[in-house]
Amino acid sequence: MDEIVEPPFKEFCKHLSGNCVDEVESGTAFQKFFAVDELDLPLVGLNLVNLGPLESEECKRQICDAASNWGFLQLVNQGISLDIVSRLRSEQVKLFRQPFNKKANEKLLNLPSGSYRWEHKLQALSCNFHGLKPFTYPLSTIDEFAVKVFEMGQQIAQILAENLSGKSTFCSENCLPSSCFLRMNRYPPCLVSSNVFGIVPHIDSDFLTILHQDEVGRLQIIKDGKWIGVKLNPEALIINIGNLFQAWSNGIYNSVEHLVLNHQKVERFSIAYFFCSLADAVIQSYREPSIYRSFSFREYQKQVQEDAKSTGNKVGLSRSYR
Ligand SMILES: O=C(O)CCC(=O)C(=O)O
Ligand SMILES: [Fe+2]
Repeated sequence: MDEIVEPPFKEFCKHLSGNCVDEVESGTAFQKFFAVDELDLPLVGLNLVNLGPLESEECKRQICDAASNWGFLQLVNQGISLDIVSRLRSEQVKLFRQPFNKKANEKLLNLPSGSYRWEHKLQALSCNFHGLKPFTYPLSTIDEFAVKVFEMGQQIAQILAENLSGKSTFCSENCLPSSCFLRMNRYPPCLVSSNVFGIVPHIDSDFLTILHQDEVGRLQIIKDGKWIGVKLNPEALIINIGNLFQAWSNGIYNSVEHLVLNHQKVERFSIAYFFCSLADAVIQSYREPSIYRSFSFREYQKQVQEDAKSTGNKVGLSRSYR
């Protein structure tokens, strides 16, 4: 890869070729992460909710079943045109492909040293959940996309919440455009191996994540205790349940571990929208007795960061929240 474009990644690759890759290629430590099977996520057409009552009920049932049994689903006909997604994607590609030094010198990269994470927050947040200072870069399609994706997140959250508790105002009162954020990812090719994590196994800490991945794919999730590859559907948006919804639903909806493997030859792009509650919203199971103790999203984020520092992983809800 062009040295000018990727200096921090190049450093990281050096380390990989000396250490982890040997282990990866020896097929032992990491073997379990490399899925052999590819499956389609449950596919739902969201337009069905606007048809007759039977279609609408069936559509909602499919969404709720997928949230319980998979923690993941894919939505088509969701009211976000492929045109908006592809316009945002081309802006993303253009922005990320600028030479590294230009991005760094123009202070587009607002990063702790050694980090290659470059995050775009839509709104100035009162709380910086990821310990990185948010910065904004004006992409003309972002607001258009964000308005639509937020509405869709709210609609899905409503369907999932009402399935459990009847009318619920929790998400409409506590998940606002200003508490959500968008992250655009670029996974550069990793020349040394195709068995390298682009993003390590993790569980999202939000209510819902709405993801669009490009045609490179390589997203994997845990299904029935096994890693499986997610079959590509470029027309679909992928939805997954985060820890907050798992806690709110008292474990009925599942937040599921997932990862991305880098490609050895081609770069990969994705756009992820994190549908979150306000930092001080108290996440409490919709019913008693609850499996998890109640907590604020702020408190939870702090715990996630501490766990990540001390264990190298996001420990999720399992340890101190029961
Ligand atoms: O890039 C992807 O496809 C997945 C990203 C992801 O899982 C995340 O940002 O939490
Ligand atoms: Fe994720």
